Amino acid sequence: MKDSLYQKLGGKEAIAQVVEDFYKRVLADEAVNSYFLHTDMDKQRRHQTAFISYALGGAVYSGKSMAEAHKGMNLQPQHFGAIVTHLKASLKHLGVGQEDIEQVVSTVATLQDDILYK
Ligand code: HEM
Repeated sequence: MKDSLYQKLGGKEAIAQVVEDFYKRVLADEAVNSYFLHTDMDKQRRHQTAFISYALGGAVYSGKSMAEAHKGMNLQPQHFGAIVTHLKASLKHLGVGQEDIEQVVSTVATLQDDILYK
């Protein structure tokens, strides 16, 4: 079986770096940062770690379903798009190759229906 990108990029250490970078981008973006205004930091970190680990195919996620986690937010395609853009930028910034980035994006795209309009 093909190694996950998670392993390829260096596991936990790499995740921590991507999370840090992604977090800064999301909170600096007025298109999405208001969603996180009332989010506590632990939750914030969990969100990002789960998000990145999932995106990199490294972790089995056993928390709330995506529909449940985003219930009541009525997220729109532009919010999802913004998040994906930041994820791509963080991966690129940390030296991940274009092909691998595309793989991550297609993985994340499969979650869209579970997350939008809830
Ligand atoms: C593939 C895309 C996404 C994944 C995998 C994902 C993952 C998650 C997870 C695992 C949680 C639950 C955290 C917890 O309760 O412990 C969560 C909550 C949340 N997500 Fe996402 N998310 C995605 C997209 C988005 C988008 C597009 C937005 C908004 C721009 C967003 C905003 C939030 C917010 C505000 C919470 C709740 C935080 C709180 O309870 O205060 N997420 N997400």
